[in-house]
Amino acid sequence: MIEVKDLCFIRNDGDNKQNILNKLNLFVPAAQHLALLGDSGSGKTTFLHILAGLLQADSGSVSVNNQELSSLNERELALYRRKIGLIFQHYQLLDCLTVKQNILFQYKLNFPGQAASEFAPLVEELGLQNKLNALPHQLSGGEQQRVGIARALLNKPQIIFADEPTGNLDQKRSHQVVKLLTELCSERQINLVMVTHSHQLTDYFDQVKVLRDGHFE
Ligand SMILES: Nc1ncnc2c1ncn2[C@@H]1O[C@H](COP(=O)(O)OP(=O)(O)OP(=O)(O)O)[C@@H](O)[C@H]1O
Repeated sequence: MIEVKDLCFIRNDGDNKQNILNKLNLFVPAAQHLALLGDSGSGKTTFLHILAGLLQADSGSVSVNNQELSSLNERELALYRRKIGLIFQHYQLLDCLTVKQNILFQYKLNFPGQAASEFAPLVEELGLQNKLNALPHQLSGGEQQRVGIARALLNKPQIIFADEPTGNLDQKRSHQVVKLLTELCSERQINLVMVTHSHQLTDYFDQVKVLRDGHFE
């Protein structure tokens, strides 16, 4: 569950002050999926980074699963970030590691010594079982993004933030990836917030918000 109240975020760029987010309000019930649209530069990534605890708001409140982010100290923020999954436009896979190693890398850090029981079913659902020994550069864009999704989901996140995960994919692959991502999140009751430029992908989501001039239209 995500609740945002009167959120403001200002960028101080030398002499220029830019109100990126201006009294933003939002409510996403538990397990629901939100698509976030808006023109380039409207503040979508900034907003996602605030929700993910990577940037701090200037005022207002952001509560995720009843945790007020501004009240968390550095250690609590680090624990919070462990419970979220991040999916990126450029996949952010480690090119020197195989697909299998990429998927398991963060899990091994978060759950040392624990068997990844979800690994095999997840890999199968994402159709990656024949690619486990490949290196990322040997995969198509869609396959690389499915590795990014497997990596995020394996960590049993409570919430997933995806920043234009289909930005590098064609229309057909974009639909396949978003359909898979929303289905997998639904099965696991995971909140999903996805930034996209594509209105055609919003059918897969419970809520659609468009960011303009610092607030939602
Ligand atoms: N590190 C930074 N320093 C200064 N200004 C920044 C920084 N990052 C982003 N901005 C500015 O903040 C505004 C919002 O950027 P943001 O990346 O959140 O937009 P966006 O909606 O995600 O854009 P896009 O769709 O192009 O990715 C833009 O005007 C951008 O130039």
